[in-house]
Amino acid sequence: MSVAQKFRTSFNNKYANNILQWFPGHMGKGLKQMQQQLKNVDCIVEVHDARIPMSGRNELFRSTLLGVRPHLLVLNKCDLIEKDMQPVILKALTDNGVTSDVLFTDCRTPQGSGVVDVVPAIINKVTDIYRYNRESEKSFNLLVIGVPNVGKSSLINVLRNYHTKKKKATRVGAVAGITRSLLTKIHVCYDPPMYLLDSPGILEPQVRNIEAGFRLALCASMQDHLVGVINIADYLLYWLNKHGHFSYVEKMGLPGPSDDIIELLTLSALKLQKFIKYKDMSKGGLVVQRPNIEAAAVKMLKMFRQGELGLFVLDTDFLPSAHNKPL
Ligand SMILES: Nc1nc2c(ncn2[C@@H]2O[C@H](COP(=O)(O)OP(=O)(O)OP(=O)(O)O)[C@@H](O)[C@H]2O)c(=O)[nH]1
Repeated sequence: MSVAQKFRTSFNNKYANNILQWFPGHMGKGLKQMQQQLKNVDCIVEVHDARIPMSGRNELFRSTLLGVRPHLLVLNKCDLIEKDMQPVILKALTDNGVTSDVLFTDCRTPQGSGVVDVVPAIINKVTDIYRYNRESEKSFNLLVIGVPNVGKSSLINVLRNYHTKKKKATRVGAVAGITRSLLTKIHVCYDPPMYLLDSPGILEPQVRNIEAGFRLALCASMQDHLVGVINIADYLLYWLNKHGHFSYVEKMGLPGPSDDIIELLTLSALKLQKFIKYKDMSKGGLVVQRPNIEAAAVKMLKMFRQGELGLFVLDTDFLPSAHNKPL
């Protein structure tokens, strides 16, 4: 396929400024609860989405929670990125002075990749440290933090299942914001005794840049209706075109690449035979139909989120230039 076509080189969207201020009340309350729990915590396990190793990581955590206790960064959903990107991400995080304590996990399956390494990595971090007021305690408490929908509850459930053979302890959902408050301790390992505290996903009150905000939305860390499925699909289209990934053309049943989201979704809706009926008052209330572009946008986002459009790290700007391939 020819890629000589001209595509946008920057992303502008009229809703861009609305996207960045989602901070429901339960998030502020959750952060306070976490700070109060810190004295009982031996290690902080920060879960984030491997597709966005930098975007959306909550700076508030750094100033309020991290630094006080040992910290492990778990980049979950690694099944949605190419395996050979893991060392590249790790090097970029290390070189940028973010952290070198990183594990990649896939929590979709009961014994998904990387899950078995989590407890040994934590033991390694907590056994030789001074535990402040917890020196006499035999058990370890771990606080799991992260932005919404990155798989915190899923990680707790697979760890618990793997190390204690007990079933699900905490709710999992495809929509951001399932966990609402700090839950009671969940036993995830017998030897040594280890407990995890689940926490609500917490976004920064103001995401620092538009692209980071849209990447969070694309990875479903914000609820779709707050940003709008067409706006999120528009960002996805911009990103795919910019990086020369055109699998969407065939998957969406299009004649060729496009940089116009409305045109793309209209063609796709026609192909899918998805229509919305409505009364047209300019035609005396006649019932007419139009292509259901929202349904086409939902389909496009679903394909991306399931890895059907390809396995991508969205934070290309953070990776070394060899992995950042704009046209
Ligand atoms: N592909 C993939 N999906 C995952 C993985 N882990 C979790 N998920 C899915 O991601 C969605 C969110 O998972 P949760 O465990 O509820 O995420 P959370 O961070 O606890 O979410 P909040 O409670 O909203 O903060 C669910 O649809 C999970 O099935 C993974 O490793 N790979």
